[in-house]
Amino acid sequence: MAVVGVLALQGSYNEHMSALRRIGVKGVEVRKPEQLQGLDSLIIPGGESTTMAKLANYHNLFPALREFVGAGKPVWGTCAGLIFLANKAVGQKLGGQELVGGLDCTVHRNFFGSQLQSFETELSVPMLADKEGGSNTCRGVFIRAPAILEVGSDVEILAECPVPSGRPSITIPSAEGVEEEVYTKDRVIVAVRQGNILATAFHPELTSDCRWHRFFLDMDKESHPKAFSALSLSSSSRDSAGGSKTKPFDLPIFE
Ligand SMILES: NC(=O)CC[C@H](N)C(=O)O
Repeated sequence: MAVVGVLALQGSYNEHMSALRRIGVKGVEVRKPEQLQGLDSLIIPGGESTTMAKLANYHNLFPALREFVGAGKPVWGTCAGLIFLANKAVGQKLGGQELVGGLDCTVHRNFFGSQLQSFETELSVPMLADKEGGSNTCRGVFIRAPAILEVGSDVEILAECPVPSGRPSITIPSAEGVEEEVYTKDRVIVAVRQGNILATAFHPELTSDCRWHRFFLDMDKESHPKAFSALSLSSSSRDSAGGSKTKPFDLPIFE
């Protein structure tokens, strides 16, 4: 059976572990470089990316994480995990932070503002309905969320979100040292895929809709079809995993 790792340094790794359990998959918590060996895919959860980067540095995880991404194994970053995977981040704390990279995009760390500007919204994601069934929308839980300002040509945009009207404008210093608004469009990218990398600015693991997790596992099946032949995602566990039926989403999900 394919083995899915969840980076468990900080943040919402428990919630990803329980989302995996809900669809019949046992996740493996990863805290050390050697624990990446033998994994087929990896989830990097949300949390606080500067703290997570410090912990990853402390455990000397960056080289092994880069190797994992470079090996073409499926990796999914949610929120702070998206920041980790971006090739470039803006809006960072003084001194910046180390990134794993691999995803050809520029991300703004706190695009939507502070913790108080956290919000929930319905996102249109036709790809999710095409691949995993159910409604064309999913619930987007944005907690002090980042967003993607620019993507390279190999990056497929899976979801965009209208920019909330009350969002504080975000500025970064230009080369001349003048603060400049970095984003003026009315929509912003919040979910993308580039080959083996999936990234979402929001938190599917905090909803009962498991379609993002199933989609991620299906990416693994694409790259290791045999490894999944033993994986039993029964139709009943798929149905009870939510998303495809009219059942309302409930929040939050903790186990
Ligand atoms: N919920 C989240 O993961 C928030 C991420 C946060 N904006 C950061 O910089 O790390």
